[in-house]
Amino acid sequence: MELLTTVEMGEADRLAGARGAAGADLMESAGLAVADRVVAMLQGRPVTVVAGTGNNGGDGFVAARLLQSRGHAVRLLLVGDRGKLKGDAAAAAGRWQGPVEAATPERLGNTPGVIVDALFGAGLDRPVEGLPRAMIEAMNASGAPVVAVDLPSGINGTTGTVMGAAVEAVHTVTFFRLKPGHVLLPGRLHCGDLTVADIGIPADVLAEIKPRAFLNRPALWSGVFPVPKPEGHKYGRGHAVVVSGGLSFGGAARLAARGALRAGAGLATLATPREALAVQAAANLAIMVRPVDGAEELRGFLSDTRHNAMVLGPGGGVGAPMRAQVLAALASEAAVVLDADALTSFADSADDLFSAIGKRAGRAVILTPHSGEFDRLFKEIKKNLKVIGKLDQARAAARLSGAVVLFKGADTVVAAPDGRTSIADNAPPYLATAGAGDVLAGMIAGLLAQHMPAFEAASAAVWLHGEAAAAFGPGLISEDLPDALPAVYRRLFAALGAASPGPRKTL
Ligand SMILES: NC(=O)C1=CN([C@@H]2O[C@H](COP(=O)(O)OP(=O)(O)OC[C@H]3O[C@@H](n4cnc5c(N)ncnc54)[C@H](OP(=O)(O)O)[C@@H]3O)[C@@H](O)[C@H]2O)[C@@H](O)CC1
Ligand SMILES: [K+]
Repeated sequence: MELLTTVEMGEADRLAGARGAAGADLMESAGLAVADRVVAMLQGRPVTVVAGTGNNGGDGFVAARLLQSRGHAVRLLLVGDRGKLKGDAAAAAGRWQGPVEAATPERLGNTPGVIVDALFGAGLDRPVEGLPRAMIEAMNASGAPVVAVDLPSGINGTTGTVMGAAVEAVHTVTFFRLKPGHVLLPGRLHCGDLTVADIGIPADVLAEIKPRAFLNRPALWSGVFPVPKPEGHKYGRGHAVVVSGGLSFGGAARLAARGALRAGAGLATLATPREALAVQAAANLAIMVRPVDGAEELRGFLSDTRHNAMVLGPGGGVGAPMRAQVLAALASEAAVVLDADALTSFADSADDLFSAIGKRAGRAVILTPHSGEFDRLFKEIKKNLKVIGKLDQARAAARLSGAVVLFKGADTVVAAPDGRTSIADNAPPYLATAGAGDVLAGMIAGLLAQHMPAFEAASAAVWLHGEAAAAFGPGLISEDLPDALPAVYRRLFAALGAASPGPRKTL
C-alpha cells in the first residue's frame, strides 16, 4: 500500500479536484467517516469536538453536525479565531447549528465523553505552543478516548515526529491512503487503531503522483519472491556465505547462516578463521564450514561465483582487517549484506566504503544499520538538520552510499538509491533481543542468493522477520527466529496461491 506524504496528499486533493471531485464533498465524506467511527464507540456519552481553523477543523465541523443530527450531544470548541476559517472549512462551520465555544483547557473539562481531535492534520508546519499545545495536553489529560481526524494533532504526517506535543488517540481516521507518520515512530504510537476512509479521491491519481514510500507488506515484493519450484534444485536456489568471527565470536555468524538457509538459500557456508574452524564444524549440520582467513583468502573464496550472496559483519570485529574483507567482498560478483562491525569499521572512512560500492555497477549491496551504526556511518546526514525523520534519513543514506539501506528499529525503513522506501509496522517488541539482527542479515542473504532484487529482498526479510517473531511470541530469543520461519512461509505461499509443492496425492 502506498504511503502519501502530506505534500503528495495535497496533490491527490488537487488532482481529484481536476477530475471533478468538489473539495466540499471530500470534506463531507471525511467528516462522515469520522462521525461513523465515533458513533461506534459512544455508548450514550456526549462528544466534544476540538477544532482548529484549517481544513482539519472543517472535517471536525462536519462530524459535529452529523453527530448532532443523529441525536447525540455535541459541543464544539474552536482553537483560534473563527474569522480565520475559510473556503470549505468556513462553509462547514456555517452549517453547524450549535454554539462555537472558544477552546480552553477548563472548558474541555473532565467529562468530555468522546473527544474528536480536529485541531491539526496535514497542515501542521511548526512546533505547537501556547493555546494549541495546552489543548493537546488537556485532551491527553482528560482520560477521555480521543478519535483523531487524519492525524493525532502534533504529529507530523510525513515524518511521524512529535512537533512539541501530540494527541494520544485511541483511534485515527485518515483519508484515501495512510501517511508515513501513521507508520513511523513515534507517530504510530499516537494513532491508536487506524481507519483509512475512502472519501471519493479516485485511485488513478496515484499514477500521476508516483508515490515512493510503501507500507512493507507482501504486495510490495511478492511478485519477485522466490517461491520454490517443483523442478528446482539446491544449486538453483543459490549459495549464501557468512563470514564468521573468531573463536569466541562465531555465534552471530551461525545465526545469520541459519537465517539464510531457512529463508530458502539452497546452500549456506560459514567462511571461518581457522582458529574457530573446529568449533564451527561441531556446531553446524546443514551449514557447511570452510577455512577462510583474512581478506586475500576471502577474495579467493568468492572468486567461485556460485557463492552468490554473502554477509559480513556479525561478530566480525571492528578495524582494518574487517575493512579489507569488506573491500574484498565488494570487489566480488556476490550480492553483499554489510551489518554490524562491517559498518562500524568504516565510521571514519565512510567515503572509502561508498566509493567501493559505487564501483559495483548494479550488483546488490545492502547496509543494515541500527540507529547507532547509522549515526556513525552517516555523520553528514545526521548533521544536516534539513533531513528530518527516519524516512528521509534512510533515503539520503541510500543516495549517498549507492546501497540499499535498511535502517532498523520497530519501524524499519528500507530505502533504495532510486528513492523507493518501505516502512515496516509488524515487528513485535520482543524482537529487540540479542542476535535478531544477525538472523535478519542472513535472511536477506538467503533471499539474495535466490536472485531476489536488493530492495525487495531487504523489505521481504524485514517483514518475514517480524512475522516470525510474532508467530513465536513472547520469550523469543534469536535462535527461535529461523525455526519460526517455515510456518510464516506456509501462510505466505498459501496467500500467494503457491501452495507448497508437496507430493501429489494419488488415491
Ligand atoms: N487533502 C485532502 O484531500 C483533504 C484534506 N482534508 C483535511 O484537511 C486537512 C488539512 O487541512 P489544512 O491544509 O488546512 O491544514 P490543517 O491541518 O487543518 O492545519 C492548518 C492550520 O493550522 C495552522 N497551523 C499549522 N501549524 C500550527 C501550529 N504549530 N500552531 C498553530 N497553528 C498552526 C495553520 O495556520 P497558520 O497559522 O499557519 O496560518 C493552518 O490554519 C487534512 O488533515 C484533512 O483533515 C479533508 O477535508 C479531506 C480532503
Ligand atoms: K487531528
